[in-house]
Amino acid sequence: MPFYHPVLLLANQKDLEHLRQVRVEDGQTLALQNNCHFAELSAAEDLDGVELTMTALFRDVRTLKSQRTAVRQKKPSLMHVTKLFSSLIGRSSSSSSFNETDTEKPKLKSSSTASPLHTSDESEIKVNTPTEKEVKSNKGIKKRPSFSL
Ligand SMILES: Nc1nc2c(ncn2[C@@H]2O[C@H](COP(=O)(O)OP(=O)(O)OP(=O)(O)O)[C@@H](O)[C@H]2O)c(=O)[nH]1
Repeated sequence: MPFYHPVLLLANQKDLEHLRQVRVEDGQTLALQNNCHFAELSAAEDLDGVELTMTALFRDVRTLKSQRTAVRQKKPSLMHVTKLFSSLIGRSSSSSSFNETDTEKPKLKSSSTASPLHTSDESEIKVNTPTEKEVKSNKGIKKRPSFSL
């Protein structure tokens, strides 16, 4: 998945309006074309503006970073849940419709350190496993949670 990196097109010396060579609209258009933020400020006369603009950019970076971390953490758990559901309905995990690449595969712990959910020992899985009859009649299976990648 290509990641978006926040970029700021920042024009300085806004106080020197009489010497302006680039129109505001041209700066905005350029920023739009390059999918980046745009701001004009005066480092000489508006220190608060500099701080606000930089803070907004850093906030954007931090938000994107936490979103990426969330995506990375979500993939392994999605795999675990998929395996769990596959074992509940008696399908082998190899029949999963997820397109796994090597880089997307979660790093499973060794069996000695694995948490209960990661083991193949069903007695340790803390879920209500439906009986075969319930599976056939579709009872006892809770609504499948929805995921967004
Ligand atoms: N009026 C005005 N002058 C500014 C502003 N920002 C910087 N300057 C002046 O512009 C000149 C260039 O500033 P620099 O910070 O050296 O700019 P620079 O692009 O980093 O220049 P180099 O270090 O030579 O690459 C200096 O004389 C600054 O005082 C501003 O917002 N308004």
